[in-house]
Amino acid sequence: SGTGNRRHPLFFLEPLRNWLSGGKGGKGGKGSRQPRASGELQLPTIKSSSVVSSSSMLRVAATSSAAGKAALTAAAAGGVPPAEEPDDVAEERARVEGLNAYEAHPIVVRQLNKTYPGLDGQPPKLAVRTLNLGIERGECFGLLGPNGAGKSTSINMMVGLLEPSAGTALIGGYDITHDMDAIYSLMGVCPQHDLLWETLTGRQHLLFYGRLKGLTGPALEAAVESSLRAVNLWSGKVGDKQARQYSGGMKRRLSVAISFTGNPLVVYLDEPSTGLDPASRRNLWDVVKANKRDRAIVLTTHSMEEAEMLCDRLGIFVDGRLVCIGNPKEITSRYGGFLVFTITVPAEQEAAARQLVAAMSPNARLTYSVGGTLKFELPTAEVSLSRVFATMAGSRAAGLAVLDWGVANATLEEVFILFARAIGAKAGD
Ligand SMILES: Nc1ncnc2c1ncn2[C@@H]1O[C@H](COP(=O)(O)OP(=O)(O)OP(=O)(O)O)[C@@H](O)[C@H]1O
Repeated sequence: SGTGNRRHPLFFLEPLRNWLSGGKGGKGGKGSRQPRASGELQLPTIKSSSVVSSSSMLRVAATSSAAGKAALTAAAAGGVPPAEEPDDVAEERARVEGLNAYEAHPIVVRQLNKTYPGLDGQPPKLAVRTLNLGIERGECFGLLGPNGAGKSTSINMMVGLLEPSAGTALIGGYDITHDMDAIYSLMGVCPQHDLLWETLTGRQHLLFYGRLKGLTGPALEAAVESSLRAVNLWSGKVGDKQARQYSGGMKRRLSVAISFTGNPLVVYLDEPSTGLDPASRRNLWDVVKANKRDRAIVLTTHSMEEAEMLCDRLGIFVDGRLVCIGNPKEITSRYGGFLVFTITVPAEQEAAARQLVAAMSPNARLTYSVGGTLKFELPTAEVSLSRVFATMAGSRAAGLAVLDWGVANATLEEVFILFARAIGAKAGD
């Protein structure tokens, strides 16, 4: 590399990038796992490649022929050598391999893969690659990832809307590849887009789904009343109005109530709070928290605030693979090895401000620059908070007219963007 001994501050992401390059036969030829030539990581912008609504309620066949299916399965099983996995992902795989206590782990995902057939001469799309995951009772697991990362495909396999190309998942001990009928009665789903009948009331929806779950008589009435109360659709007899009269927030709350009807062992919540105002979101979060006990919840979200608020553990998905897994605080402290530093100066002093930051932190990375406002990531390995304060105290003497500045620890959102930006370019094939 032409960069000498200097390591890029985000050097820890390089093995992940190589790992992602490895499974797909990219520029280096089929199956190539060659590391990138440069020691400096290029940080590409994230690509949004999802073109398919994750709310699709159609079961999509893996392929139309047995031979095609075998080819897709083989492609999917092309897999990843465990040695190249990130440590936390490898630990989860090892944990899942040894799991047989399905009572305690309602969701056990083993080597799950999904490859979509290529359309119009395009190569097959490896949407989920070798996912291993064990989710405990009482745990809410968050699937995070940029658009097109494979979150909905993973959930759609678990709820029986899609057939896996390889691997399987055990839900309450039942196998998704041949026991879906048993699994349907154990699960509740809140899809990304509300699937409600406009002419039915909230109460009628809950009665309908309660009966599907086997509830009858007083038990059914009691379950419906407690659901309506839990999601604030009880007072003012709102639950007796037709769904077409509901606001977006009320519809979303009804969808979440439906997913918890009948006390299911597992619940899937696909972006539950999308489109809600802040008060409705908080109310919905309270509902989810109050219903966590005794069941496993899988939640997808693009809101880091929601992930931190609700999830006991998170998995960040990029290009069909888990690239990190852990609880939100752990992930932030493990990967957030940088301070976020912002400074605003008159536009003509931008160059001087950059020099000041470079002197304070030679590996600082500029992430934003508009009209005199600059934002940097400063690796904590080379700069402390006290150094930042000392530098800024001397900035006037250095001739800078600083209009504003600030420094903060990295947040989960910044760590997420870091992963998506550094690795996400591989997703855009
Ligand atoms: N039926 C399909 N046929 C071919 N490719 C598909 C199909 N469904 C999804 N894909 C592709 O598989 C990849 C994963 O898509 P998926 O919808 O699972 O991502 P996601 O993480 O849920 O995205 P979003 O956050 O936008 O919902 C994407 O590249 C998508 O374009």
